[in-house]
Amino acid sequence: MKPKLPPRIAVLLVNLGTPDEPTAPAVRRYLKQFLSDPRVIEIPKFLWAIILNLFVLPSRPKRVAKAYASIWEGDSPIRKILNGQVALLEPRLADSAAPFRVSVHAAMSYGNPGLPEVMDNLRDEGVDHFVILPLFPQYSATSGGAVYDALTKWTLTQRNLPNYTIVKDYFAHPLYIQALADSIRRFQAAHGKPDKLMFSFHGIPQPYADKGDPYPKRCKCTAAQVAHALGLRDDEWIISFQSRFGKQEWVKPYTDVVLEEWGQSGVRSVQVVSPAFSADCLETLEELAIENRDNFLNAGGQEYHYIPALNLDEAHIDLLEALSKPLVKGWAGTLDGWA
Ligand SMILES: C=CC1=C(C)c2cc3[nH]c(cc4nc(cc5[nH]c(cc1n2)c(C)c5CCC(=O)O)C(CCC(=O)O)=C4C)c(C)c3C=C
Ligand SMILES: [Fe+2]
Ligand SMILES: [Fe+2]
Repeated sequence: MKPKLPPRIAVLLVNLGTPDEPTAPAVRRYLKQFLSDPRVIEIPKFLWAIILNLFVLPSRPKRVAKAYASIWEGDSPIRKILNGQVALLEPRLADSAAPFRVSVHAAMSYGNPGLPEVMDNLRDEGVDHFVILPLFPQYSATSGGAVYDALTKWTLTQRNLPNYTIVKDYFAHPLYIQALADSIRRFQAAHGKPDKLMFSFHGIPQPYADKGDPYPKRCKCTAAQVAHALGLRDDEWIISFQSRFGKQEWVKPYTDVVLEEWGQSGVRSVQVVSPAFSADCLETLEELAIENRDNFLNAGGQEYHYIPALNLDEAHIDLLEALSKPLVKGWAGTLDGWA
């Protein structure tokens, strides 16, 4: 006997997560979940629980909540943009697997909407085939790896498992490189060319890279390909890493240090693009567009611009479509005998 309705296929766009509100208690809840993930913090569990609960969570949320409040737009930008990406991608996929219905959904590794809850709801609605697309262009165990973990933890709670496939990353996908190069070209058509173009990526601790996390190499590959597409000379661009957390060494060079050195050494104008972020968020709108701008100008720089993330750019949605549609069609192919 066949089920009454055609099976449904769901695509999940997954980003990191964000607090529910720009308040200290909400930021504390979010940071507690995020920073308790052993993929993110590799300090022995017991020791880290003491540091987290005695030193980090009592003070950091107050300061970080203020930073969130300065960029909040009725919701956190990263969640707002993720919802927009979902709304733009869904019509691109809706008819790609007829007679099977395809829907697109937002999910977060930490905070809301949480990945396990989204999976639960879609299973209740009868979805048995998933395409999971983490929006981390350069895989790191600390970002994309955490999405695999969240799924695996969720599967442990289930008896009747669905079909699913995950896109690991897309750091050198031609549509990604082209979307970044075009967005930089468009920005420079409006604002002119700077002395230096900085590709500032979210960092990871250096020991994680030493143990084999491929993220820094993937960042270098993305930046080099975009610089090549733009026809830049080697002295016109640089790659750097931002968003340090804690006292250990992170991958270098550090964005804030380079900007300060540039300001002091006579570099007049800088544009910063941050390709690791598929949506603008605290780390771009506050750390890059405000904090690091001040660093550069206070050190003697004259002109500083942050180039927005790909967000809802049409070329970005083209990329998300190219990454997900073949997999949706693939699942539909396995259902051929259904109709
Ligand atoms: C050891 C700590 C951290 C690692 C490793 C890390 C990796 C990592 N993070 C992102 C993307 C984002 N991170 C964001 C915020 C953020 N990141 C950390 C720490 C680590 N990240 C913290 C503590 C925070 C919260 C803010 C703060 O307290 O300073 C965000 C922004 C979320 C938002 O709400 O806007 C993103 C996005 C990647 C891609 C990555 C590894 C490559
Ligand atoms: Fe982070
Ligand atoms: Fe930051």
